[in-house]
Amino acid sequence: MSERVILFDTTLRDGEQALAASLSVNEKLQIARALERMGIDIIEAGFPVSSPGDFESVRQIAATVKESRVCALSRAVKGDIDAAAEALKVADQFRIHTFISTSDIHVQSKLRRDFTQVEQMAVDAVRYARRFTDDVEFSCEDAGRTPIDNLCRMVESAIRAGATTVNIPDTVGYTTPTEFGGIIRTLFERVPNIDQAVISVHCHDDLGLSVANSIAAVEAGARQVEGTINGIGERAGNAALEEVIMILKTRAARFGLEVGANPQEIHRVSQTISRLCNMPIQSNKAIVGANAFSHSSGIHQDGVLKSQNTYEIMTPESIGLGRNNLNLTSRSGRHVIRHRMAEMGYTDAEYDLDTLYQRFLALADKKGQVFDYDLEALLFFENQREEQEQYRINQLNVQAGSSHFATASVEMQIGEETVTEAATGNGPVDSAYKAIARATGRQLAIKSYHIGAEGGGHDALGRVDITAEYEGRTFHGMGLSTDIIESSAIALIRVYNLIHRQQQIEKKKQQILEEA
Ligand SMILES: CC(=O)SCCNC(=O)CCNC(=O)[C@H](O)C(C)(C)COP(=O)(O)OP(=O)(O)OC[C@H]1O[C@@H](n2cnc3c(N)ncnc32)[C@H](O)[C@@H]1OP(=O)(O)O
Ligand SMILES: CC(C)C(=O)C(=O)O
Repeated sequence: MSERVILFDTTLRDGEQALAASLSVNEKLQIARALERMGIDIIEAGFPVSSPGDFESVRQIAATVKESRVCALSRAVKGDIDAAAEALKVADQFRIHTFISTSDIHVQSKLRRDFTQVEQMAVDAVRYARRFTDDVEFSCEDAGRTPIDNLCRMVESAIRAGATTVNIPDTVGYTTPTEFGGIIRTLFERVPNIDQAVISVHCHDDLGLSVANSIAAVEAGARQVEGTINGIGERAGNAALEEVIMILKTRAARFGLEVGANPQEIHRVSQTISRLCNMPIQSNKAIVGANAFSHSSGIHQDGVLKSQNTYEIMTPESIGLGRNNLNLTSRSGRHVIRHRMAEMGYTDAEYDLDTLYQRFLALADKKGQVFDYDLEALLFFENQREEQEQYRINQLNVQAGSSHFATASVEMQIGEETVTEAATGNGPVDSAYKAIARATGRQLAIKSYHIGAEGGGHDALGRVDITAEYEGRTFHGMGLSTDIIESSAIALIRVYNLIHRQQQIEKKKQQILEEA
């Protein structure tokens, strides 16, 4: 039996730290389910003490996810650990992850303590976390810049206190692969109790070396790699887990290490996260970029036609990019939709065939042929729907032309009430947004507005991403439709619903505090 590398995904914690707008509970659940389905071992779901929304999403993920172990982050502070344990306790088994900085610069300038005090805080935190679970991870923040004697001392103390995983982060992406691999090797040589814990790594990409450093660490004996899908994360991001997975799979003969994740889920998970996080993927990104499997120049194309492996070290199918030869139109029936969804890797339990089929027909009537990415977009939207949406648009009509102000009229459902409003604006989107703002009675500050396309050609779906600010918080909304005015309205309504949900969560927390 070969050894195994544990995959620890922190898209919902470190990844989310990089987003302009935080994800809603429902969005985080969608991501957690996708990661679970992919076979990720540990999902870091959030930092519960940081906000009621984060607490609630960790709680719901811990209650939902069964196949992956759910983990939550805490400083080396009792209150943080209490919040993490409280949010996670609905799960049968869970991990508490506690951390503190170990580098001189962090210890002195940020924590304003000396190393011995910090070591004691780490030991106390690990011991305290062990009261709630026997799966405790401890991270030496800024390990990459920590004097090696102090790092060895901290790792030994954390293990003695009960840490079952010790994580060595290159928090600011400072090290090079030879250096970072050397740090891990030294720990194995010098820390006497090191075999009592799994050694993990968590690398940032400030110098573009996060994946290379993670792999160097694995070569030196690390057996857990932390990262995020698409490499999103604080500043330049984290190690892209899809790259780590494909390196260990494609070069299996070199490493001889097992990884549990199913690579055929990579494309889908990557797309879901890019959409929900409003983080487009650069086209030349390894593994998941749009060009990662396309061949442009004649000599390469000739080579691939003669034998695919002349220029492909892995196939698009290996990451779940399928090939489709069945045209889907409004004459297609439920069987072919189900067949196509199964080919794309969706099980029957993941969607309601009748609902999807009705939405498919409406789209096929508008655009003729429906492609895989359209089906994925329809399903994505179905999953986005909150159980009870406070705001819905019943009808939206917009008139615009080059010589007039644009005029929009809207009929909205707001809770039980039906509200009709109209407004003029300097363009169709502006007038629609003004009419919606009047109907809701709530003015938002739109901070960014981007139009793009899902798929290719003139009949691609128009995608609108907006970020909007309300009472000091930023929210992200996305809309997809054949009509970009409708996409714009859907994105805005999503934001209104997120604000409503956020207010409900705050209210619930207030009630709990008052009752306590
Ligand atoms: C490397 C990483 O990615 S670490 C994770 C980063 N993630 C986040 O910061 C999540 C979002 N953060 C938050 O919600 C808030 O910062 C909170 C709730 C965690 C703390 O908020 P506040 O209590 O207002 O403190 P604030 O963030 O301003 O300052 C951090 C404090 O924690 C201390 N601290 C920082 N890290 C640690 C740690 N690991 N253990 C103990 N104390 C720590 C700092 O020294 C500072 O303490 P001080 O007030 O005595 O100077
Ligand atoms: C909390 C730790 C693991 C972290 O995010 C970092 O050091 O980058």
